Amino acid sequence: MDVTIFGSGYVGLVTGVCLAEVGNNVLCVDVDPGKIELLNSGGVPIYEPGLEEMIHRNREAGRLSFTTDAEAGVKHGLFQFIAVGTPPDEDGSADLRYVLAVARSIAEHMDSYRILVDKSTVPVGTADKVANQVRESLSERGADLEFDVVSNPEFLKEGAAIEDFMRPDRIVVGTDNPRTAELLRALYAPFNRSHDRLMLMDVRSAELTKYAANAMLATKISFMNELSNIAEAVGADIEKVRVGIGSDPRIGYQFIYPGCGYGGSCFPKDVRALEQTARSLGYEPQLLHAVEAVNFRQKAVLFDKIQTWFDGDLSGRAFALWGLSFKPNTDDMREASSRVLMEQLWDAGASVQAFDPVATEEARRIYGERPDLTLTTDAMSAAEGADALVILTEWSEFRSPNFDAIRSALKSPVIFDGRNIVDGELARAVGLSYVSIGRAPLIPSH
Ligand SMILES: NC(=O)c1ccc[n+]([C@@H]2O[C@H](COP(=O)([O-])OP(=O)(O)OC[C@H]3O[C@@H](n4cnc5c(N)ncnc54)[C@H](O)[C@@H]3O)[C@@H](O)[C@H]2O)c1
Ligand SMILES: O=c1ccn([C@@H]2O[C@H](COP(=O)(O)OP(=O)(O)O[C@H]3O[C@H](CO)[C@@H](O)[C@H](O)[C@H]3O)[C@@H](O)[C@H]2O)c(=O)[nH]1
Repeated sequence: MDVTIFGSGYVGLVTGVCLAEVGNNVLCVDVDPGKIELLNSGGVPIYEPGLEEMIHRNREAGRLSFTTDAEAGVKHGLFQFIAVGTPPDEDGSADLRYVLAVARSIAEHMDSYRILVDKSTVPVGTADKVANQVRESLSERGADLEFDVVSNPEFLKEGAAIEDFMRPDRIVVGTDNPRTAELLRALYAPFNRSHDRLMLMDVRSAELTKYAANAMLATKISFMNELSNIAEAVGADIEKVRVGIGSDPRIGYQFIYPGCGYGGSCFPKDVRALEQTARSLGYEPQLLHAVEAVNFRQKAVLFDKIQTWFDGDLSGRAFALWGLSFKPNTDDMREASSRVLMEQLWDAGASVQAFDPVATEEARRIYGERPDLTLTTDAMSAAEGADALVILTEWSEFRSPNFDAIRSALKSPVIFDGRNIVDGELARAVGLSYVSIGRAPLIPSH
């Protein structure tokens, strides 16, 4: 089938390449000429495991191409996927300008029936706005053409995006038109083999399902972070509590890891957008507001611990940071906890020596060259001469570090573990103090 994808970011690229992988003929359109140039020359603008090889393979096979030409995109596909950003507006609501710009482009260039498939995360009611936009632009050019707007939210996780798309838990399709539903079912058939995972529903329910999923996951994390602070206050160990509650299948082990807050391009913005939707309809979303507030506070927890440890005297000190991306296996630093901590440390007059397996280039792009930021090419170089080591991202390669080497590299022997991923007892055994989330610090006895 011929498919066009508007937006070549995390969602658009992954959707495009995965649809090409199963034999579709995919054209990806983006307004960013630099991105398209890079993709056309064999480069990939984001880090996502497996993506580069798959893009290469499908380009070679002639099933995947990239363009800035919106008209060519509209002419190409029966399916017109919208996978552009929906960043937060000033009040936290989703900014729909990119989505509506794509709708306008499609209406300006279409010459026969098209299915607009919305993959961007958008507030309830957006499909109606998209349809109105298309109708308006069609009538401006005096065209009377049939089209449908489908809500098909995406649930992939960065770092595991290809796997999530190829083997989805569910494929949510929101449409009231049975013919369109069947076309979507056919498009998704290769991803829907072992049992039927395609959930057909009305458009509004599909749109809300996406926000509900993210808000639920964010709630689990904020709940655990709230409990971690209570655990510390009462002298309990949050990791034991986590295992204790996770063993109840009604609660489950997933997404109950305490830490230094959730980041990324989705949870923070989607919780805020859902809050705004509720408020705009006169409903005060107390729980969602608390989820967001707890996360905001949690992102400052490491700084508070560091300040307490050094008696408020951080000026002139250097801190080693391991992990800059908001989660492992991605170079994405949007709303990353590392950014909050770095900025707090800089404000306090400290400097940062940071290492991340893939996000250092992204950090350089965001912060540029500055004297109080050194980006290193390996983890131990970041620790060299630092006053403390702070772990911010749960990258696997940070889980079993060489504690002796850390002990020798650091000026003062202390690790702050913002993800509770290293064995504090092993750290203590070599003379390192170990401060983590939701547990009492471990301090060497000698
Ligand atoms: N990143 C994720 O893990 C993820 C997962 C599920 C859903 N989502 C949602 O999917 C949407 C896209 O997210 P993303 O992370 O891929 O964004 P992104 O910022 O990585 O990519 C968006 C792309 O759209 C392009 N674009 C903007 N206007 C355009 C236009 N008129 N025509 C063509 N291209 C245009 C931009 O240049 C950019 O390359 C958002 O609504 C997001 O909430 C994201
Ligand atoms: O128990 C946990 C699990 C995650 N996190 C943090 O939560 C954030 C988000 O993690 P994750 O959900 O794995 O990453 P995303 O790529 O942002 O994926 C989320 O957001 C996407 C965009 O909407 C959705 O498609 C996915 O289903 C949803 O998991 C990261 O900072 C993690 O460190 C925790 O603190 N504790």
